[in-house]
Amino acid sequence: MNFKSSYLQGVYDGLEARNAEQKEFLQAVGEVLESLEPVVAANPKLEELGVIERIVEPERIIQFRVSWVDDKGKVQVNRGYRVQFNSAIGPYKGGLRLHPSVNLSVIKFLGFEQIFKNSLTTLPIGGGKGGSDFDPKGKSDMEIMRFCQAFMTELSKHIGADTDVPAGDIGVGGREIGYMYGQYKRLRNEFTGVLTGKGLSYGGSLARTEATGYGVCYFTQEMLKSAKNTSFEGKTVAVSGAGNVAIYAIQKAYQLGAKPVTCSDSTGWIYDPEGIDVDLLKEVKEVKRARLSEYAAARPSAEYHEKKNGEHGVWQYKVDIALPCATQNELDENDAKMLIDNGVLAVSEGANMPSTPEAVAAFQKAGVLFGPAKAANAGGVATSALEMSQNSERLHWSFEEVDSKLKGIMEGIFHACDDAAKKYGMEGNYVAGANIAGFEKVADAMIAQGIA
Ligand SMILES: NC(=O)C1=CN([C@@H]2O[C@H](COP(=O)(O)OP(=O)(O)OC[C@H]3O[C@@H](n4cnc5c(N)ncnc54)[C@H](OP(=O)(O)O)[C@@H]3O)[C@@H](O)[C@H]2O)C=CC1
Ligand SMILES: N=C(CCC(=O)O)C(=O)O
Repeated sequence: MNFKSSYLQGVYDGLEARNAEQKEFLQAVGEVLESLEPVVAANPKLEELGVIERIVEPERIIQFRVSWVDDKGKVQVNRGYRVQFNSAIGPYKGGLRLHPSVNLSVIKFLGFEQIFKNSLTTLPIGGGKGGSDFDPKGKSDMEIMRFCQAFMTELSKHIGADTDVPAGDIGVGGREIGYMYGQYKRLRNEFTGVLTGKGLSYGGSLARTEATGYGVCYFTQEMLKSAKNTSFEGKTVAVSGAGNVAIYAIQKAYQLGAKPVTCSDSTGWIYDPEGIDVDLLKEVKEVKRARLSEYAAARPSAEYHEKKNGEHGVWQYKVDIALPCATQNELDENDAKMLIDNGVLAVSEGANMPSTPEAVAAFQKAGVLFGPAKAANAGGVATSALEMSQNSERLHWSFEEVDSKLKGIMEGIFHACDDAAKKYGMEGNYVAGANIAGFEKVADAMIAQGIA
């Protein structure tokens, strides 16, 4: 990475030297620091008070062994993490990811992104993330439970409703949150809002399940309206992923008058020219926890394709809007060029860091509306914060009340990004706008709280 500012160059080079193997983390930091060039130039205090070198270093990293016994009686060992990145504006807040690809670099990139995402929501939540290299695929409910209990036995020593509030992410849904909550309560003998994404019978919030996917669409709708005076109505949409974010992005896209025609999992993808049958997708993915091939078997209009390296997958089709909702770096420069050549109008990131830097540059160069993850997918954590509010006041809001707040937050996030980009002469660059708008509140708090 090359910066105009010698200060930023020094900070980044030092970080790279200390974390050379953490490619995902360095990718996330590089994008943010690139956006902050004009902010650092205009605010010498940031260098004087070492704000940048402090914000790129986690306040705390917890790594721990997770031992559990599988259904065959065999002892299994996994690695657990919680990165408590930044608490300047609130308790650490961020998901838990269970996936074999989890390592410190992935958790640090997710935690770093979470700082600015959470700031953009305007709610009092800091940035954190955790998880484990445990693979939930093919595990029985009882194995999932035993892993979650073992994982929370350690994690419970480090979290709390006013300290650190985990939630779901890849591989962590309502089932896993429930098992973790039960273990936490057993160990700490307290009933609090220490986790979000809880079940409705024990403090969960209506609309949290839908929130991330709905929020991506609310953000995109506001971006389309403000920048192009258009909307989802009548548009064709490509979605990647087939999990929590993807399913509810598809559902909301339909509600806004669009036709989603693709989804994907780690085995393959679906192209359904008649539009994805979202109820069937929920049955296959949420109930049966099966592969997408089962969707195609039950849907004559659908094509199922095994995932092969180098293929464009869901990005090869002529669509107006693309919503990557699977995982990091899933959409590369070649995929971006395919979408651009097919006339894509807008891309919004439901997943965390799903587009490679080269793909982002290609979209921006081609004038495609681009909604970055930390802004577009903030609906999940925003609604988690609304769950925390409900827990604090021991009340339960209606779906409509939560959904209305969510829509307002997402529209507000778009305008914060738009305004910040314009303020620094980068109109239409919502990547820069999101990074700047998210950073400024956290930096103000860090300066006010002294060198800590
Ligand atoms: N849940 C939330 O509240 C939020 C999630 N996000 C982000 O959204 C994305 C999806 O998360 P979520 O929907 O919650 O997770 P889920 O576990 O519910 O779904 C993940 C989906 O992505 C697919 N996937 C995961 N890893 C890969 C991979 N390496 N290659 C191809 N496909 C993959 C999964 O397929 P398979 O089942 O085959 O593994 C599955 O279809 C992640 O980037 C997450 O960080 C962002 C904001 C909030
Ligand atoms: N996985 C999430 C949701 C985190 C949360 O709800 O605390 C994310 O924002 O990436």
